[in-house]
Amino acid sequence: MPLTGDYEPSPVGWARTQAEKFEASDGAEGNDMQGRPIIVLTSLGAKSGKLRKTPLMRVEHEGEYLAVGSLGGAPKNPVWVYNLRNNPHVEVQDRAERHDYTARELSGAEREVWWARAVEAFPNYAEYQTKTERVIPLFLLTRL
Ligand SMILES: C[C@H](OP(=O)(O)OC[C@@H](O)[C@@H](O)[C@@H](O)Cn1c2nc(=O)[nH]c(=O)c-2cc2ccc(O)cc21)C(=O)N[C@@H](CCC(=O)N[C@@H](CCC(=O)O)C(=O)O)C(=O)O
Repeated sequence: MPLTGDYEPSPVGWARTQAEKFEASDGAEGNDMQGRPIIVLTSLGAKSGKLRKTPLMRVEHEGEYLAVGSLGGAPKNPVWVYNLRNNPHVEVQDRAERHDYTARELSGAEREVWWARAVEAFPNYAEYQTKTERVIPLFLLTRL
């Protein structure tokens, strides 16, 4: 059952443009960051109830995806992290495929396995973690 609500574009222009281009072209355009593939995550605003669309690096393994709250190593989590903590029902678009997933925040050994997959998919993540005291939140997205 897809998420319903009014779409609220991101105030960050480049991310908004990439999400909208990716969605409008069924993933044919705007589908990479530094040559690495992206996905677009749709989440429900924890306060606004609006639909938020967030491009993220594509970290996928056997049909599951990882949402990495890196925000370039900024001191604070990206806001979408709080959306997922509030409502784990999300949508993921990967190229032309769009499905419903449930998000589960990872910890411990499971988190370490997925962190290694994330760094393999996008090596910048390792550098981002060295730039911040916060532990970058990881959410495993499993198909509903
Ligand atoms: C700018 C802010 O966005 P954010 O949710 O903090 O997310 C910041 C970034 O993570 C986001 O721009 C990502 O798309 C950036 N980004 C990546 N960000 C990452 O964290 N990880 C990635 O792997 C990543 C890859 C990536 C690839 C391409 C690209 O174009 C961008 C990429 C935003 O949208 N703020 C809104 C509010 C958003 C929101 O969800 N509000 C909630 C409130 C939630 C609450 O406060 O509880 C609501 O609507 O209720 C606003 O200020 O009005």
